[in-house]
Amino acid sequence: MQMPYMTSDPKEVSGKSFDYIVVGGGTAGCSLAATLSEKFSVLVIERGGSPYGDPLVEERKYFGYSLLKTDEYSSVAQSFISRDGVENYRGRVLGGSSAINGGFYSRASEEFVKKAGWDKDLVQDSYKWVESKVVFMPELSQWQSVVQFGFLEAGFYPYNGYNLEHTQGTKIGGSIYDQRGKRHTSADLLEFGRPDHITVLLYATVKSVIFDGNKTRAVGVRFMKSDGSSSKSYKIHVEKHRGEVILTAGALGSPQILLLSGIGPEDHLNDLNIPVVVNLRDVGRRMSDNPAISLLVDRFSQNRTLEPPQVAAIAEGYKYILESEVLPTNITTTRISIAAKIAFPKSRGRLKLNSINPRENPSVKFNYLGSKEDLDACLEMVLLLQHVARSETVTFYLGLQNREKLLAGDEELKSFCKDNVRTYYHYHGGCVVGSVVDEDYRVSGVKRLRVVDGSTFEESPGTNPMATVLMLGRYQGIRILKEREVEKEGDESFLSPQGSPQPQP
Ligand SMILES: Cc1cc2nc3c(=O)[nH]c(=O)nc-3n(C[C@H](O)[C@H](O)[C@H](O)COP(=O)(O)OP(=O)(O)OC[C@H]3O[C@@H](n4cnc5c(N)ncnc54)[C@H](O)[C@@H]3O)c2cc1C
Repeated sequence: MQMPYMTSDPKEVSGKSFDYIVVGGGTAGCSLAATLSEKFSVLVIERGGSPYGDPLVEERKYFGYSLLKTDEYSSVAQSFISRDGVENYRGRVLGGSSAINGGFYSRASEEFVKKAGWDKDLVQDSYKWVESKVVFMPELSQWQSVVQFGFLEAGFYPYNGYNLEHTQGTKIGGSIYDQRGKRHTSADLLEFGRPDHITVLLYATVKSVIFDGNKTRAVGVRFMKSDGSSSKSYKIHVEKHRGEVILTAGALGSPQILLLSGIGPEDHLNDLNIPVVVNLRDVGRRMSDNPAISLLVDRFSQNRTLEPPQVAAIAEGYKYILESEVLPTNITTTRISIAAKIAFPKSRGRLKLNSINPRENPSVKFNYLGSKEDLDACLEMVLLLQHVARSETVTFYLGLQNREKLLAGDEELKSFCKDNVRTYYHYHGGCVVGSVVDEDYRVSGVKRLRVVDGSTFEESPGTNPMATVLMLGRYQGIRILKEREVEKEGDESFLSPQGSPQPQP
């Protein structure tokens, strides 16, 4: 297997044109680029560097370290605090958030696939393609076995064993860490396309999309060096006849780039003096994140082996997902958390630009627990979490004799939820299908521009989203290849081999 050509020198790509420019070499971006490369030339532009050789990304023994120390413009994890006051992260490296996440892999339910209107068989094939390359059966650690029994004791039945499907009960999920503890990010998928058709430009931050003179068609992108060492702007174009720009910059990055390009609500663009290309009200709207509660179940900081989640409990009706991790609190200490998220929250928020600097985080508010349904769901979720934390298996293993008082009354639970709400990092939306992009993931009102990533989800797939985002890159890539086949056949049936028109039926 061969990795594609990678460079951080803009001069190496300037003046060239590509069939596809994929903006953001993240979870969806790499599987999409690998797929398109089977037939076409692809440039991936990624604001971060390579994940290869970085122990914080690659080694399970350092799981969570990349979130401990972040900086504004260069760390592989970029932190942000939503306007709700909740701390959150986004990947800034080839592989995107699959390079900093928990690596837990679980497919979406059949209902979710049906609701999305996707072709069931192609979804299955796309999941399998991803799984054959970067998904592994984890070897359960001692703690994960304990918490698995805790879930069962708390009533999360049936036991489904190792299972990639999203089914009610307790299961062991897939992992992008292999048995030797090495993480396989989405960047590994680039090897499985045609690496000789892919160029990866690293440390390049896209500022905006370039349009043709009539502002009806995307023709390329403007970017700058990510280190901010110069304000010089570079341009790169897509192939003239059929080339496309595809944004895969994630739930914060893709709406941000559309807004910076003049596609978004007119009033917001006017506030920042950005010339309006398409007045598209929903860009940055319908942002959502799954409210989560995390209980630290060991009494004191310890120095355990770090553990990403391997086991999940999925509540009746798919309402909540529970998982557990051993997290670093600093370089030498750990805590064990058992956490749960509301799978389908009702509250929605909004993303806006803070400035016209593409290196800066946009501002986002998710309105966690803003709706009554979400707050009520949180009360039930905390009760479930307490059952697990107080199960015989968990308390015995952790040597907890003096059980703490149960939180029970509605008021007590409500304030606990409000004070302790946090994230599972599964935020999504901002370029939702049916409002910003159509069913083919094309941006409304302009040609040759698509968005394919977590920003297109109105709802996260209930379970952990990475599997479905990886699948989506492959799925949409295959659909685009098929579209191009049909276009080509159309051209050929109209033109004879010499290029003269064929008689029409
Ligand atoms: C800490 C954490 C833990 C998580 N744990 C899990 C888990 O265990 N299981 C699970 O299923 N999900 C998990 N998730 C969620 C999951 O990882 C994300 O939902 C998913 O990876 C998002 O994929 P994406 O393609 O939409 O965006 P990303 O993977 O974030 O990709 C976006 C890419 O675009 C690049 N980019 C952004 N802006 C620009 C720009 N202007 N120019 C150039 N490049 C740009 C970024 O650097 C990034 O590489 C976790 C997420 C986080 C943050």
